[in-house]
Amino acid sequence: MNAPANGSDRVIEVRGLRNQFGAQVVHEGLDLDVRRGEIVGVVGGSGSGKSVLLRSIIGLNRPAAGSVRLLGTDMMKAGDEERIAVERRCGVLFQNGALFSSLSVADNVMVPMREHHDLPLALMQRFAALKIALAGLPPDAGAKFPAQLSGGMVKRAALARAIALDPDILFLDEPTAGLDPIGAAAFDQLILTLRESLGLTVFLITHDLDTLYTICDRVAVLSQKRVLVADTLDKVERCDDAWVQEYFQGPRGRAAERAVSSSKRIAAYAAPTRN
Ligand SMILES: Nc1ncnc2c1ncn2[C@@H]1O[C@H](COP(=O)(O)OP(=O)(O)OP(=O)(O)O)[C@@H](O)[C@H]1O
Repeated sequence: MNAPANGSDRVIEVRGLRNQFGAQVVHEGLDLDVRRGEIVGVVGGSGSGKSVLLRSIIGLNRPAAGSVRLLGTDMMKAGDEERIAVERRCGVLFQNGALFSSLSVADNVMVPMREHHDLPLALMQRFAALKIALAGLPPDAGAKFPAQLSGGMVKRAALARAIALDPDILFLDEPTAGLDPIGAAAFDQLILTLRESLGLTVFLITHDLDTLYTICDRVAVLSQKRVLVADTLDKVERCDDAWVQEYFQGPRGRAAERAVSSSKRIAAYAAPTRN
């Protein structure tokens, strides 16, 4: 059961979603709300339908039934113009980055600008440089090609492209997969910083327990073809479901929780006291 959300602050509303491929039903009666400004982590076993859910929300997969409202627009009923206007307000970072290998990082970042706006090249180059800096890459990264980048830099370049049009909602599919723990922690912090500085709402699919404990306001668990629970971590952890218990109470879940609560204690201890 989802925690209730105030109607006006919902930026993603999924109702009664059904997805089916041949005889395989992936989602059945799936509901999910995401509120403006929050970071929602979507978890679930492999093949539970996390990526299909993301693709259904952003319009890359047409569901068999149900509705998706994005930023107040019913995406199944909207005309092309309205749908494209909403899509322009969404940035997506796909699992492997999905950069165009024949384009430099700066040109990759300019792809959405060329697609949706008619801007002079020099202005697009300035915007691209700004997004590349916001994604935490050095200025010389703009001239490089994807094959010349490390895994962490590819993620950051893809993030720079995802925020190219100043989106309201950022969709991330396993952003820290394949990164070393230090790179993953830095990427988590980058997402938090971008949420604060750009006022983003973040929908993120992850298997990374550290990411869940460090940056997510709420966690949605996909199981049995629907969202089993979508709530704060302390409530999700108490959900009486075998998969949830194994995931959060297993050795990796407990280690992630311990690591985050001890770093929060250290931060609180180190924080200057206010008079
Ligand atoms: N286009 C498609 N055609 C047929 N089956 C598909 C298609 N897309 C996804 N599926 C199937 O839907 C199910 C859910 O896939 P999905 O990629 O959403 O899982 P996931 O939860 O993201 O998994 P993982 O954590 O392993 O990435 C899988 O069984 C997958 O094979």
